[in-house]
Amino acid sequence: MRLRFTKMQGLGNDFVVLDGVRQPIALSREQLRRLADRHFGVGCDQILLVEPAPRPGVDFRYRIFNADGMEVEQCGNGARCFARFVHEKGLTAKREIRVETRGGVITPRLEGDGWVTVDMGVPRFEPGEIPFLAERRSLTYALEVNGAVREVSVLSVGNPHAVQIVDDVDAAPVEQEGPLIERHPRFPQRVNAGYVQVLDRRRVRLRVYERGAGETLACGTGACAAVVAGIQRGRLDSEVAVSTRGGELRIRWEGEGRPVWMTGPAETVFEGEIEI
Ligand SMILES: N[C@@H](CCC[C@H](N)C(=O)O)C(=O)O
Repeated sequence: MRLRFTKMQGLGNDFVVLDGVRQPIALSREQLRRLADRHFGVGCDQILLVEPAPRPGVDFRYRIFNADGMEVEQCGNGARCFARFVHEKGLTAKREIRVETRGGVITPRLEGDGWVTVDMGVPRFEPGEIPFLAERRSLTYALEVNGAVREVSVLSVGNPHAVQIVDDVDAAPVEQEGPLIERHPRFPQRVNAGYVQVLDRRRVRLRVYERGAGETLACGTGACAAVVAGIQRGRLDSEVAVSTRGGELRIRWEGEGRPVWMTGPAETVFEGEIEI
């Protein structure tokens, strides 16, 4: 089968984006993995499949597949690319778009400068909603990793995150412990492992070892989760600039029960076709 795709990126977190509105697309896990493979396919961290609205009240559905072929609930950098994609492809003229994901409805808005602001929904903290195995909700949890105990905030911003505050992200054991946290037995559906360094109350540095993709240059939901965790732990104000290896995101959160907002860039890199 010949497949047309658009390669996009948000802060270097890269995507193969597929138009499932004009033609139905169903790919096997094997085909998804091949598409994402950087040697044998196109190469990307996630594949985004844009589909027609499944019900009234939303404009589209967008599905997210990690590079390992697993379908997941949410993707922040992907949400900004999704918004640019549906505009560039002429699928909508709306600048504020309601889109259904597995992790809930989110609302990206195209800004005048080409950046995109996204209402990412309300963060959740109950262990069962993440899902995380714990007797009760807590501000932080002691997680045993490779014989050491790590203090983590655990929350869902549509998808699951375990966030540690570290002194220096460059020295954090992202490559060594990230995979162990991702598959830790207390996370039955695995987890994204974030490492955040607080520079001051309005600036942080962040690295994320993503579930199903490994460390990426940036993770949008990881940035939301890190800021929410930092605010809850009394270390951050409500508006924070998050610096990642791929660039900067702005995150805003006014507190429990309120949505988290993310603003950042999104870009088309090239169009292509592949036999899959
Ligand atoms: N890169 C994304 C997150 C993609 C999904 C994540 N790896 C998961 O498995 O939940 C982002 O920008 O949020």
